[in-house]
Amino acid sequence: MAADMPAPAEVPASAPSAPLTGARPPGGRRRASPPAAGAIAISAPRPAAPARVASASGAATAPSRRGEGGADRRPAFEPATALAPAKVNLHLHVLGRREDGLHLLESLTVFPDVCDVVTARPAPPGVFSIEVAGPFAAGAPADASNLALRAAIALAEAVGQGPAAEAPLGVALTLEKTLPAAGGIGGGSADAAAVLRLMNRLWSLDLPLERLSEIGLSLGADLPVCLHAPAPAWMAGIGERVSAVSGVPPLAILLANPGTPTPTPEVFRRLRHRDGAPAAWPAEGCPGLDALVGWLSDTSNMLEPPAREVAPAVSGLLQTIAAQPGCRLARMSGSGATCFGIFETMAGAEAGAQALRRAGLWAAAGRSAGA
Ligand SMILES: C[C@](O)(CO)[C@H](O)COP(=O)(O)OP(=O)(O)OC[C@H]1O[C@@H](n2ccc(N)nc2=O)[C@H](O)[C@@H]1O
Ligand SMILES: Nc1ncnc2c1ncn2[C@@H]1O[C@H](COP(=O)(O)OP(=O)(O)OP(=O)(O)O)[C@@H](O)[C@H]1O
Repeated sequence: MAADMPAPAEVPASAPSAPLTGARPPGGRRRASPPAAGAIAISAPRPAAPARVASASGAATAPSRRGEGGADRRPAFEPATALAPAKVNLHLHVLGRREDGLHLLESLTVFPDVCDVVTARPAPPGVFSIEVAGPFAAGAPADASNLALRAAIALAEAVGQGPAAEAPLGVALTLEKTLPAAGGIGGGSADAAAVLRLMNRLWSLDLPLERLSEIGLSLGADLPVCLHAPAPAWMAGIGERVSAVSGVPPLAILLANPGTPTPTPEVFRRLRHRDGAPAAWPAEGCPGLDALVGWLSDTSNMLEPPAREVAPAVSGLLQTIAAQPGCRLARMSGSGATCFGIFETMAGAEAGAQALRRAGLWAAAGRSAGA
C-alpha cells in the first residue's frame, strides 16, 4: 500500500521574526545555535552542549552570503509554523529481533491533534539554530542534539547544503514543547518529522516522501511513521516500512502521562518476549468504533510489561483511564509511559483529561483523523 504525502499541518507563523541574539530569552526559553558558517560545521550529532555555550551565537551578526554583495537581501523564505502531533501506537507487537539488535515491530498508529509546534524563520546561510520553549521545554535538549535541529541539518546535508557546504542553507527554529519528552508519543520524532516536511517546502526542495523517510530513519525509528501524520498509518520492520491504512474511524483520544520518563532503549532492554504474532488488518478495515475496539482487543502493546518495570505508575494510570466514563479501551503508547484511552465522544475524552489533570497528571484530549 503506497501512502500519499499527507496535507502538512502548516500555517504561516503569526509572530514576527525573532532577532537572533546571544542573550538568554525570557520565560524559561532555551536557545541553541550551532556556530555560523565557516566557524564549525555541524555534520553529525554532537554530545549535548550547555545551552549557554550554543546560544552564544554568531548567528545574530553572521553576514548573510546572500546579502554580502548587497544584491539580494530578501529572506530565503517566509516564516511558517508546523504542528507536530503526538504519535499513538494503538497496538504494538514485537515480531522478532534483527542481528543488529533492533526489533521488528508492527503497529497501527494514529495522531490525535495534541501537538508540539515548530516555527521556522530565515537565518543567515550556514546558521542552524533552535530555541525550545513551552511547558515541557526542560525535557528536550536545547542544543545540537535536538532532533528537530538535527532534522533540519540532515535535510540540508542531503541536498549538499549543510552547514559545511559551499552554499549552505540556514534556519532559525523555535520549538514549543507541549508533549512530554521520553513519553512514547513520538516527541522528538514528531518534531523532526514536522521539520523535515516544513523545510522541504520552505527551502523548495520538493524531495519525495520516500526520501524524507530515509533521511528521517537515520534520526529515529519513529520518524517514517510520524512523516505520515496526521493520517493513520501501519508501521512495520524496525519502523522503516510505513503504509497507509483505510477503514480507521476518527477517534476521541485521551492522553495521560504519569510523570516518569521511560527511555526507549531501557524498555527494549527489559523486553523478554519478542515472539508476537502479526495482527492482520481486515481488508474492509474497522470503520466503526465498535469494530476497531473489537479488533484492538485481540492485540496488545508488548512493551507494556517492561515499561511497567521502569514506571510502575503505568498500571494505576491505565486503571484510572479505563474507569473514566465513556472509555472503551485503555493502553500504553510506544515505549511509555504515556497511556491513552479511546472514548465514545470527545466530550468524554475531555472530561477524562480534566479528571486526570485534577489528580495532578499531565493529560490532554484530541481527535485523530480517520482514513
Ligand atoms: C517503540 C516505538 O516508539 C514504536 O513506535 C518506536 O519504535 C521507537 O522509536 P524511536 O524512539 O524513534 O527509537 P530510536 O531512537 O530509533 O531507538 C531507540 C532505541 O530503541 C530500541 N529500538 C528502537 C526501534 C526498534 N525497532 N527496535 C529497537 O530495539 C533500540 O535500543 C534503539 O537504540
Ligand atoms: N525535540 C525533542 N523533543 C523531545 N525529546 C528530544 C527532542 N530531541 C531530542 N530529544 C531527546 O530524545 C529523548 C526521547 O524523547 P522522545 O520524546 O523523542 O521519546 P519518546 O516519546 O519515548 O519517543 P518514541 O515514542 O519515538 O519512543 C529525550 O530524552 C530527549 O533527550
